Amino acid sequence: MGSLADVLDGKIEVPYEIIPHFPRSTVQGHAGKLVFGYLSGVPVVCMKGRFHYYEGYPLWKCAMPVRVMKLLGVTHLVATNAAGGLNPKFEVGDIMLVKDHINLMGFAGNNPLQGPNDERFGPRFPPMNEAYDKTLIREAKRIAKELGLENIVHEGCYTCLGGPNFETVAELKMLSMLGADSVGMSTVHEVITGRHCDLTVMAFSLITNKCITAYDSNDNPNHEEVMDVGKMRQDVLKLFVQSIVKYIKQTEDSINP
Ligand SMILES: O=P(O)(O)O[C@@H]1C[C@H](O)[C@@H](CO)O1
Ligand code: HPA
Repeated sequence: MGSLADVLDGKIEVPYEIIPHFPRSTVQGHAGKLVFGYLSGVPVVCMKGRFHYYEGYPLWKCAMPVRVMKLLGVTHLVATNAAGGLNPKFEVGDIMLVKDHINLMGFAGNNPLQGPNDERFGPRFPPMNEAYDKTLIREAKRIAKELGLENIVHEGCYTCLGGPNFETVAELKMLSMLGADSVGMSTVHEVITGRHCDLTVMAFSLITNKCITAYDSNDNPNHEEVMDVGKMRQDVLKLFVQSIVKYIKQTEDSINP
């Protein structure tokens, strides 16, 4: 049992508090450590706890760990999130491979790349139409099939709101019309920052609850349910990520033997 970070070989845990200028995790269930180690022989770094706009950090600071990873030599970013399922076909516990996102906070002029551009990381105006690596999406679907997960793995568009409140019915109806399939409060700022510095990116949502789009529903989304579903699916997610990381390593080795 345990999260992916807990099962790394040769694990070294670095609490966020001892990393200069690093933000601190404030969310229940987010431990606040960078964990270095090997996953099936592949060197990786995991974040045990991520940063969200609703914690009070500006978006650039929320995404700062991605730049730290780039400087450490990381080449691929696999971002995972808990999200509400807006697509009615999605069930709680399903996985949605992110094929695109809607940067709603960006629409309002809030972007992690705002301010002077640091050319050492990337260009002023990075493209975002191919943010999510198509080969990784294709291979993740193949892996899902191999693992017998094809019925629970879908593809769709993620959108991130600032939070911390969950959405109103009217907001969800609007997001559905805009083409969003899952709704959360993270990932987009990390993906934008990762693509800016040329990381290869894939992301997926664990659907932890169904978005409530009917006024006559008596259900309420809540963080406890989000964490419970995360724990319930922990083993499947670990296996899925492990297989994806193995695939990435094999292709990298075949390109640079
Ligand atoms: O995976 P993330 O951190 O996006 O998790 C979602 C958004 C909020 O942090 C939390 C709400 O329950 O879950
Ligand atoms: N909305 C926003 N963020 C979320 C949700 C949701 O329904 N579930 C988990 N994170």
